[in-house]
Amino acid sequence: MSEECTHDCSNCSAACSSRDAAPQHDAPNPNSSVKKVIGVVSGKGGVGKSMTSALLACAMARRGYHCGILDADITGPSIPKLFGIHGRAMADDKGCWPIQSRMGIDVMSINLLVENEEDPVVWRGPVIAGAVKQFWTDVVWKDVDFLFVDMPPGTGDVPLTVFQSLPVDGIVVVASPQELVSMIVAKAVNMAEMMKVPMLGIVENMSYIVCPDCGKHINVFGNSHVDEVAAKHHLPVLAKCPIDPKLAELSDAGMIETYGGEFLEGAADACEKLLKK
Ligand SMILES: Nc1ncnc2c1ncn2[C@@H]1O[C@H](COP(=O)(O)OP(=O)(O)OP(=O)(O)O)[C@@H](O)[C@H]1O
Repeated sequence: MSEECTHDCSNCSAACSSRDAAPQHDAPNPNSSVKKVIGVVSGKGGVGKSMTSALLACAMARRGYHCGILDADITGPSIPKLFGIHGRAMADDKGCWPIQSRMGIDVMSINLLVENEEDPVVWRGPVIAGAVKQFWTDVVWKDVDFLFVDMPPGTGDVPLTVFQSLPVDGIVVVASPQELVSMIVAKAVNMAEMMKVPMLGIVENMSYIVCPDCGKHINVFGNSHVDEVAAKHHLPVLAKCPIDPKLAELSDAGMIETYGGEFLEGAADACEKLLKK
Protein backbone atom coordinates (compact mmCIF):
# COMPACT_ATOMS: atom_id res chain seq x y z
CA MET A 1 0.00 0.00 0.00
CA SER A 2 1.39 3.42 -0.91
CA GLU A 3 2.01 6.00 1.81
CA GLU A 4 -0.39 8.35 0.05
CA CYS A 5 -3.21 5.78 0.03
CA THR A 6 -6.50 7.45 0.95
CA HIS A 7 -8.40 4.12 0.91
CA ASP A 8 -10.63 5.61 -1.73
CA CYS A 9 -10.13 3.36 -4.77
CA SER A 10 -12.54 5.29 -6.97
CA ASN A 11 -9.81 7.53 -8.42
CA CYS A 12 -6.87 5.18 -8.17
CA SER A 13 -5.86 2.13 -10.13
CA ALA A 14 -2.91 1.06 -7.93
CA ALA A 15 -2.89 -2.58 -6.88
CA CYS A 16 -2.61 -2.37 -3.11
CA SER A 17 -3.89 -4.12 -0.01
CA SER A 18 -6.65 -1.54 0.34
CA ARG A 19 -8.15 -2.98 -2.81
CA ASP A 20 -8.19 -6.51 -1.34
CA ALA A 21 -11.52 -5.96 0.38
CA ALA A 22 -14.50 -7.36 -1.56
CA PRO A 23 -15.53 -4.75 -4.13
CA GLN A 24 -18.62 -2.70 -3.27
CA HIS A 25 -20.61 -2.56 -6.48
CA ASP A 26 -23.37 -0.06 -7.10
CA ALA A 27 -26.91 -1.34 -6.81
CA PRO A 28 -28.59 -1.71 -10.19
CA ASN A 29 -31.93 -0.05 -10.92
CA PRO A 30 -34.44 -1.79 -8.58
CA ASN A 31 -36.44 -2.93 -11.63
CA SER A 32 -33.41 -4.56 -13.28
CA SER A 33 -32.51 -8.21 -13.22
CA VAL A 34 -29.21 -9.18 -14.83
CA LYS A 35 -27.74 -12.66 -14.53
CA LYS A 36 -24.26 -12.15 -15.97
CA VAL A 37 -22.24 -9.07 -16.90
CA ILE A 38 -19.49 -9.49 -19.52
CA GLY A 39 -16.94 -6.74 -20.20
CA VAL A 40 -15.54 -6.51 -23.72
CA VAL A 41 -12.18 -4.71 -23.71
CA SER A 42 -9.39 -3.86 -26.13
CA GLY A 43 -6.01 -2.20 -25.94
CA LYS A 44 -6.67 0.33 -28.67
CA GLY A 45 -9.53 1.61 -30.81
CA GLY A 46 -10.69 0.20 -34.09
CA VAL A 47 -9.84 -3.46 -33.50
CA GLY A 48 -13.47 -4.58 -33.60
CA LYS A 49 -14.53 -4.44 -29.95
CA SER A 50 -18.00 -3.04 -30.69
CA MET A 51 -18.43 -5.51 -33.51
CA THR A 52 -17.47 -8.36 -31.14
CA SER A 53 -19.86 -7.09 -28.42
CA ALA A 54 -22.67 -6.92 -30.98
CA LEU A 55 -22.01 -10.30 -32.62
CA LEU A 56 -21.60 -11.98 -29.23
CA ALA A 57 -24.94 -10.59 -28.08
CA CYS A 58 -26.50 -11.83 -31.35
CA ALA A 59 -24.96 -15.30 -30.86
CA MET A 60 -26.36 -15.50 -27.33
CA ALA A 61 -29.75 -14.17 -28.46
CA ARG A 62 -29.84 -16.92 -31.09
CA ARG A 63 -29.29 -19.42 -28.26
CA GLY A 64 -32.45 -18.10 -26.64
CA TYR A 65 -30.95 -15.72 -24.07
CA HIS A 66 -32.24 -12.22 -23.47
CA CYS A 67 -29.23 -9.95 -23.97
CA GLY A 68 -28.42 -6.33 -23.37
CA ILE A 69 -25.54 -4.14 -24.55
CA LEU A 70 -24.39 -1.27 -22.38
CA ASP A 71 -22.40 1.01 -24.67
CA ALA A 72 -19.78 2.36 -22.28
CA ASP A 73 -17.87 3.97 -25.15
CA ILE A 74 -19.37 7.40 -24.43
CA THR A 75 -17.18 9.46 -26.74
CA GLY A 76 -17.26 6.94 -29.61
CA PRO A 77 -20.59 5.16 -29.34
CA SER A 78 -21.12 2.75 -32.23
CA ILE A 79 -23.53 0.09 -30.94
CA PRO A 80 -26.83 1.77 -32.02
CA LYS A 81 -25.46 2.27 -35.53
CA LEU A 82 -24.53 -1.42 -35.88
CA PHE A 83 -28.13 -2.35 -35.03
CA GLY A 84 -29.73 0.48 -37.05
CA ILE A 85 -31.24 2.04 -33.91
CA HIS A 86 -31.80 5.79 -34.16
CA GLY A 87 -34.61 6.46 -31.64
CA ARG A 88 -34.53 8.32 -28.32
CA ALA A 89 -34.59 6.27 -25.11
CA MET A 90 -37.57 7.04 -22.86
CA ALA A 91 -37.72 7.31 -19.10
CA ASP A 92 -40.59 6.87 -16.63
CA ASP A 93 -40.94 6.50 -12.88
CA LYS A 94 -39.21 3.10 -13.06
CA GLY A 95 -36.10 4.43 -14.80
CA CYS A 96 -34.65 4.87 -18.26
CA TRP A 97 -35.58 2.14 -20.77
CA PRO A 98 -33.16 0.68 -23.31
CA ILE A 99 -34.24 0.47 -26.95
CA GLN A 100 -34.72 -3.02 -28.36
CA SER A 101 -33.06 -4.15 -31.57
CA ARG A 102 -35.00 -6.15 -34.17
CA MET A 103 -33.86 -9.38 -32.46
CA GLY A 104 -34.91 -8.09 -29.04
CA ILE A 105 -31.45 -7.11 -27.71
CA ASP A 106 -31.73 -4.22 -25.22
CA VAL A 107 -29.36 -1.37 -26.09
CA MET A 108 -28.39 1.68 -24.07
CA SER A 109 -25.94 4.20 -25.45
CA ILE A 110 -25.31 7.92 -25.09
CA ASN A 111 -26.40 8.23 -28.73
CA LEU A 112 -29.92 7.24 -27.66
CA LEU A 113 -30.02 10.18 -25.23
CA VAL A 114 -28.49 13.09 -27.13
CA GLU A 115 -30.70 15.26 -29.31
CA ASN A 116 -28.63 14.79 -32.44
CA GLU A 117 -26.55 11.60 -32.78
CA GLU A 118 -23.83 13.57 -34.57
CA ASP A 119 -23.36 15.89 -31.56
CA PRO A 120 -19.97 15.16 -29.97
CA VAL A 121 -19.81 14.36 -26.26
CA VAL A 122 -17.29 16.85 -24.92
CA TRP A 123 -17.12 15.87 -21.27
CA ARG A 124 -14.30 15.40 -18.81
CA GLY A 125 -13.36 11.90 -17.62
CA PRO A 126 -15.29 11.87 -14.31
CA VAL A 127 -18.50 13.05 -16.03
CA ILE A 128 -18.13 10.33 -18.67
CA ALA A 129 -17.52 7.73 -15.97
CA GLY A 130 -20.60 9.02 -14.08
CA ALA A 131 -22.76 8.54 -17.19
CA VAL A 132 -21.59 4.94 -17.52
CA LYS A 133 -22.41 4.33 -13.86
CA GLN A 134 -25.92 5.69 -14.50
CA PHE A 135 -26.32 3.26 -17.39
CA TRP A 136 -26.19 0.64 -14.64
CA THR A 137 -27.97 2.36 -11.75
CA ASP A 138 -30.75 4.16 -13.69
CA VAL A 139 -31.43 1.99 -16.73
CA VAL A 140 -33.99 -0.80 -16.45
CA TRP A 141 -32.27 -3.98 -17.64
CA LYS A 142 -35.32 -6.19 -17.37
CA ASP A 143 -34.85 -9.96 -17.20
CA VAL A 144 -31.49 -9.81 -18.94
CA ASP A 145 -29.47 -13.04 -19.03
CA PHE A 146 -26.28 -11.47 -20.41
CA LEU A 147 -25.35 -7.81 -20.33
CA PHE A 148 -22.37 -7.07 -22.58
CA VAL A 149 -20.46 -3.91 -21.70
CA ASP A 150 -18.70 -2.41 -24.72
CA MET A 151 -15.82 -0.56 -23.08
CA PRO A 152 -13.80 2.28 -24.52
CA PRO A 153 -10.30 1.13 -25.49
CA GLY A 154 -7.53 1.06 -22.89
CA THR A 155 -7.52 1.10 -19.11
CA GLY A 156 -8.73 4.62 -18.28
CA ASP A 157 -11.48 6.10 -16.11
CA VAL A 158 -14.37 4.22 -17.68
CA PRO A 159 -13.07 0.63 -17.42
CA LEU A 160 -12.04 1.42 -13.84
CA THR A 161 -15.54 2.71 -13.05
CA VAL A 162 -17.19 -0.27 -14.73
CA PHE A 163 -15.10 -2.77 -12.78
CA GLN A 164 -15.75 -0.95 -9.52
CA SER A 165 -19.45 -0.23 -10.06
CA LEU A 166 -20.75 -3.26 -11.93
CA PRO A 167 -20.50 -6.90 -10.84
CA VAL A 168 -18.55 -7.98 -13.95
CA ASP A 169 -18.49 -11.79 -14.23
CA GLY A 170 -15.98 -12.11 -17.05
CA ILE A 171 -13.82 -10.19 -19.50
CA VAL A 172 -13.33 -10.86 -23.20
CA VAL A 173 -10.24 -9.20 -24.74
CA VAL A 174 -10.39 -8.27 -28.40
CA ALA A 175 -7.09 -7.85 -30.23
CA SER A 176 -5.99 -7.68 -33.83
CA PRO A 177 -2.88 -9.49 -35.10
CA GLN A 178 -0.91 -6.36 -35.89
CA GLU A 179 -1.28 -4.98 -32.40
CA LEU A 180 1.45 -5.46 -29.85
CA VAL A 181 -0.76 -8.29 -28.75
CA SER A 182 1.51 -9.61 -26.04
CA MET A 183 1.65 -6.28 -24.18
CA ILE A 184 -2.04 -5.59 -24.64
CA VAL A 185 -3.12 -8.96 -23.33
CA ALA A 186 -0.70 -8.66 -20.39
CA LYS A 187 -2.22 -5.28 -19.49
CA ALA A 188 -5.75 -6.72 -19.69
CA VAL A 189 -4.77 -9.74 -17.59
CA ASN A 190 -3.17 -7.51 -14.94
CA MET A 191 -6.20 -5.22 -14.87
CA ALA A 192 -8.51 -8.23 -14.49
CA GLU A 193 -6.37 -9.54 -11.62
CA MET A 194 -6.40 -6.16 -9.88
CA MET A 195 -10.17 -5.97 -10.26
CA LYS A 196 -10.62 -9.64 -9.30
CA VAL A 197 -12.60 -10.39 -12.44
CA PRO A 198 -12.02 -13.61 -14.37
CA MET A 199 -10.74 -13.39 -17.94
CA LEU A 200 -12.79 -15.54 -20.29
CA GLY A 201 -10.27 -15.40 -23.13
CA ILE A 202 -9.08 -13.62 -26.24
CA VAL A 203 -10.87 -12.91 -29.51
CA GLU A 204 -8.51 -12.22 -32.38
CA ASN A 205 -10.27 -10.06 -34.95
CA MET A 206 -9.15 -9.38 -38.52
CA SER A 207 -7.04 -12.55 -38.30
CA TYR A 208 -7.06 -13.30 -42.01
CA ILE A 209 -8.96 -12.82 -45.24
CA VAL A 210 -10.39 -15.66 -47.27
CA CYS A 211 -9.36 -15.53 -50.94
CA PRO A 212 -12.65 -15.26 -52.86
CA ASP A 213 -11.20 -17.37 -55.70
CA CYS A 214 -9.47 -20.28 -53.99
CA GLY A 215 -10.65 -20.04 -50.36
CA LYS A 216 -7.06 -19.81 -49.04
CA HIS A 217 -6.63 -17.97 -45.73
CA ILE A 218 -4.24 -15.03 -46.14
CA ASN A 219 -2.68 -13.56 -43.01
CA VAL A 220 -2.65 -9.94 -44.12
CA PHE A 221 -1.00 -8.73 -40.95
CA GLY A 222 1.62 -11.49 -40.86
CA ASN A 223 1.59 -14.57 -38.70
CA SER A 224 -0.48 -14.32 -35.56
CA HIS A 225 1.10 -14.73 -32.14
CA VAL A 226 -2.18 -14.93 -30.29
CA ASP A 227 -1.91 -18.66 -29.52
CA GLU A 228 1.49 -18.25 -27.82
CA VAL A 229 0.34 -15.19 -25.90
CA ALA A 230 -2.86 -16.91 -24.77
CA ALA A 231 -0.92 -19.99 -23.65
CA LYS A 232 1.49 -17.81 -21.66
CA HIS A 233 -1.44 -16.43 -19.66
CA HIS A 234 -3.30 -19.77 -19.55
CA LEU A 235 -6.17 -18.27 -21.50
CA PRO A 236 -8.20 -19.76 -24.33
CA VAL A 237 -8.37 -18.17 -27.77
CA LEU A 238 -12.14 -17.89 -28.05
CA ALA A 239 -12.31 -16.96 -31.73
CA LYS A 240 -10.31 -15.94 -34.78
CA CYS A 241 -12.51 -13.75 -36.95
CA PRO A 242 -11.59 -13.00 -40.56
CA ILE A 243 -11.80 -9.61 -42.23
CA ASP A 244 -15.13 -9.96 -43.99
CA PRO A 245 -16.31 -7.15 -46.30
CA LYS A 246 -19.87 -8.42 -45.79
CA LEU A 247 -19.56 -7.73 -42.07
CA ALA A 248 -18.35 -4.17 -42.69
CA GLU A 249 -21.20 -3.65 -45.15
CA LEU A 250 -23.88 -4.97 -42.77
CA SER A 251 -22.41 -2.91 -39.88
CA ASP A 252 -22.61 0.25 -41.96
CA ALA A 253 -26.19 -0.58 -42.96
CA GLY A 254 -27.26 -1.19 -39.32
CA MET A 255 -27.99 -4.82 -40.13
CA ILE A 256 -25.36 -6.64 -38.06
CA GLU A 257 -28.01 -9.01 -36.71
CA THR A 258 -28.39 -10.57 -40.15
CA TYR A 259 -24.69 -11.55 -40.32
CA GLY A 260 -24.39 -15.31 -40.64
CA GLY A 261 -20.74 -15.87 -39.57
CA GLU A 262 -20.41 -18.16 -36.59
CA PHE A 263 -16.89 -17.23 -35.57
CA LEU A 264 -17.88 -16.25 -32.07
CA GLU A 265 -19.51 -19.52 -31.02
CA GLY A 266 -16.46 -20.36 -28.84
CA ALA A 267 -16.84 -17.03 -27.05
CA ALA A 268 -20.57 -17.68 -26.70
CA ASP A 269 -19.78 -21.08 -25.12
CA ALA A 270 -17.49 -19.37 -22.58
CA CYS A 271 -20.29 -16.93 -21.63
CA GLU A 272 -22.86 -19.70 -21.39
CA LYS A 273 -20.58 -21.67 -19.06
CA LEU A 274 -20.77 -18.79 -16.57
CA LEU A 275 -24.47 -19.53 -16.07
CA LYS A 276 -23.68 -23.07 -15.03
CA LYS A 277 -21.17 -22.02 -12.35
N1 LIG B 1 -13.79 -8.74 -38.98
C1 LIG B 1 -14.12 -7.61 -39.61
N2 LIG B 1 -14.33 -7.59 -40.94
C2 LIG B 1 -14.65 -6.45 -41.58
N3 LIG B 1 -14.80 -5.27 -40.97
C3 LIG B 1 -14.61 -5.23 -39.63
C4 LIG B 1 -14.29 -6.39 -38.88
N4 LIG B 1 -14.18 -6.05 -37.58
C5 LIG B 1 -14.44 -4.73 -37.51
N5 LIG B 1 -14.71 -4.24 -38.73
C6 LIG B 1 -15.03 -2.85 -39.06
O1 LIG B 1 -13.98 -2.04 -38.50
C7 LIG B 1 -14.50 -0.86 -37.92
C8 LIG B 1 -14.12 -0.76 -36.45
O2 LIG B 1 -14.78 -1.77 -35.72
P1 LIG B 1 -15.36 -1.50 -34.26
O3 LIG B 1 -16.13 -0.21 -34.23
O4 LIG B 1 -16.04 -2.73 -33.81
O5 LIG B 1 -13.99 -1.30 -33.49
P2 LIG B 1 -13.77 -0.83 -31.98
O6 LIG B 1 -12.58 -1.60 -31.49
O7 LIG B 1 -15.01 -0.96 -31.20
O8 LIG B 1 -13.40 0.66 -32.20
P3 LIG B 1 -13.56 1.87 -31.12
O9 LIG B 1 -12.90 1.41 -29.89
O10 LIG B 1 -12.88 3.00 -31.80
O11 LIG B 1 -15.05 2.04 -30.94
C9 LIG B 1 -16.01 -0.92 -38.15
O12 LIG B 1 -16.32 -0.17 -39.28
C10 LIG B 1 -16.30 -2.38 -38.39
O13 LIG B 1 -17.42 -2.58 -39.22
